[in-house]
Amino acid sequence: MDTGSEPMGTGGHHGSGDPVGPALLWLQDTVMTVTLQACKMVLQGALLLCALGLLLLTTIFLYGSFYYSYMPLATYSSPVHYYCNFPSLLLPHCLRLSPEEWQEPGDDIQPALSDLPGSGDARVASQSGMFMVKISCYSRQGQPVTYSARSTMLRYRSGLLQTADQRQLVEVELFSQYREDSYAPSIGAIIEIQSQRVQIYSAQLYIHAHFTGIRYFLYNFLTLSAVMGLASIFFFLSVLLFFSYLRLIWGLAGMDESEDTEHLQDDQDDTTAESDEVFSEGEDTASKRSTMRRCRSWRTFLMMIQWSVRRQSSWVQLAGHQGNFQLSEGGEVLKRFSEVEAVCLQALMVDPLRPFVPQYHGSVTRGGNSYIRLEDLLSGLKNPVIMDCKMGVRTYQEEELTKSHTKPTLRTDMYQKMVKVDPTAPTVEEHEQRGVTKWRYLQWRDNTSSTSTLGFRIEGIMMENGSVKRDFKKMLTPAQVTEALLSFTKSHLHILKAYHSRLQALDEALKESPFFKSHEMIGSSLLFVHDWTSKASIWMIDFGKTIPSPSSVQLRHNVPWAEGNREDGYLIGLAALTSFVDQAISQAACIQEENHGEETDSVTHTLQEQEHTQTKSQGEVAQNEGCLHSAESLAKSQTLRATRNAKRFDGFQRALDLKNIYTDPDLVSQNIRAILSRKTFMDAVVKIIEENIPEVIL
Ligand SMILES: O=P(O)(O)O[C@H]1[C@H](O)[C@@H](OP(=O)(O)O)[C@H](OP(=O)(O)O)[C@@H](OP(=O)(O)O)[C@H]1O
Ligand SMILES: Nc1ncnc2c1ncn2[C@@H]1O[C@H](COP(=O)(O)OP(=O)(O)O)[C@@H](O)[C@H]1O
Repeated sequence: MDTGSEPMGTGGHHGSGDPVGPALLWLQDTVMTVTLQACKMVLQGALLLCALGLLLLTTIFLYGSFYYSYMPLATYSSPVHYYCNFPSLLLPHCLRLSPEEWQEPGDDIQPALSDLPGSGDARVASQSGMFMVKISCYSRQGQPVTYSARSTMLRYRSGLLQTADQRQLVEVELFSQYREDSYAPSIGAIIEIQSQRVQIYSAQLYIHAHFTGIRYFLYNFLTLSAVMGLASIFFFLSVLLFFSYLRLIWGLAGMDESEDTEHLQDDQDDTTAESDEVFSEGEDTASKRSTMRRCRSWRTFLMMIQWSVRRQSSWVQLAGHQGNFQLSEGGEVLKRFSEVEAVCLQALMVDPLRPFVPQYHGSVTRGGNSYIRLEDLLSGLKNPVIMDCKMGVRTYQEEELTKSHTKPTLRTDMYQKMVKVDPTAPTVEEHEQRGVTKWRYLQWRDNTSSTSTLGFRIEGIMMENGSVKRDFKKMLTPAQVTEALLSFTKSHLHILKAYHSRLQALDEALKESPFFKSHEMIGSSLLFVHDWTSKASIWMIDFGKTIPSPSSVQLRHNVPWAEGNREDGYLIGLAALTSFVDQAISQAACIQEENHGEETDSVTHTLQEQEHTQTKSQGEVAQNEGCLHSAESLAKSQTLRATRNAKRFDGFQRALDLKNIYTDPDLVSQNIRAILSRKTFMDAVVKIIEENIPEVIL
């Protein structure tokens, strides 16, 4: 689509024709943008690091908990309490172990008994010979579960080693492999030393686990399994977090299976060709559908990521009914369907106004609601700056007025909105009813804003940092509008100029437009859009209350409205807006010129300046003079008002207090910014004081 927009920054030559000013402004912008970006990135980086750190800690905690709950002790030892079965000297030793300690289900264990037979001399050792050690495991009910008996013997020690320690440690493996029956687990065991000669000082029972499966892996490859375990938990949590994030930012709830199907149906036209190519003749419709759905899911997923990135960077609904919009794929927005608007958009697609209207792609149904598909005017812009201006001298249709007379419906919500802005606005009767008709509210809105007088009003502005300002409800005066335009464009001449020529082009297109001639444009807006790297453009949006005018009425759009004439005053608003942009251009040029002048003052000599002035072309000189005049007269009138402010003149001391004059609440409320550091303002102050308050000696 031909955007018809004006490229910004026309070679860096602006009002003054000197490239230094714009270059400095550009540099200032770039530095500011880069700083903002850097801050944003640092903040995002810090947040990301925090999230990653938290994720890592959670991962470690989860893995640790899993490891310590899933992995039993590899070796367990328990003291053996024994007693002598006199006179046979059989020494059965009893020990009690809880089933859990005894073993983990499913793993083999290997109980072994270590004895410390305290054979004080070699004679005992040589006489004891081979002896048996028997273990009998019993269940909770005292029933024998299993038993095992193993033979062992003490090593021989020479009688010559009289002074040496005669103790021996004997290790006996009682079970080479023991598998627990989970229905009758062993809870204890009796161990018998079947010998009359062995003397025992103490005994210890060791249970060694033989791990299998995951436990084997976890135990034998500790580092590898830890790395793998941590990585998989981390991945799983990240995916979970990612989907939660996606769901959070554009409510995936709406994108359920039914929507997918609807989407499939909506796009049937586009997909038929695709389907024909992808599927063979023989495949039945059901399988085609399911395969298409699968493909669509993946496409939807990729789209979701794309929208997420796009949405974060730009899209915003500045005005209008909240919840009316949804983002869609391929640089589109979906706006809640309105028959009136759809018909207008359809007609506008073949009208000379087409380059000023977002592309209309028909309608679509999502989650049971119908939407019109519109080109996303913010698509592709980086940190866009946007302004919504509602056009026309009235925002209500004549039918609304008729309705308020014939069958008035009171609106509490509108009464509340009214009271919020101005508690004195409703009449006594309206206060009593706690309601106003829609016409009354809309008319009040038009009268309290610049709509009735200037033919347009600013609804909202979003700056490049995402901050949104919507409190223009009481903006009435031309000075306020110009101030808003300057702040919206940050006094950038190239942007203001681009807007100016776009407005002029729109004016031309409106003159040619059959649609415009035959339609009453109520509540329609101009959306101003620019960013610092791309283009500045203006778009016509919102045709929800744009209706064909009766054939008997020939609309002119530039005359005031009177009941029955159907005039909307669209061109009044457009002309006013164009002239305010023009004024803003002049002021921005002056500011730029002054800034440039101040810089020059501080760096170069007056002679150099004169020389520089002489080399300027006639036209530039004339423009600068005009600029100085307008700035001077502006400064003069503003400071005159400021200095006449009695509270600043001290008659006794014969002095004028100009301290904090820039932030003086009286002046600020009148939209006067007396910047005394500016040469023109200071000159004006001196002149005004000389002329008007001669008693003040500076
Ligand atoms: O801007 P505020 O003061 O909030 O008032 C709004 C706007 O005038 C809306 O017009 P637009 O859509 O042109 O922005 C209008 O919608 P209509 O289009 O229905 O007239 C709303 O009426 P309700 O929707 O009835 O509340 C009204 O409450
Ligand atoms: N095509 C579009 N592209 C981008 N943003 C849009 C588009 N249409 C509308 N908007 C945004 O939505 C806001 C409200 O649009 P509008 O059509 O006036 O809605 P409503 O009919 O609810 O008043 C606009 O101020 C603008 O921020």
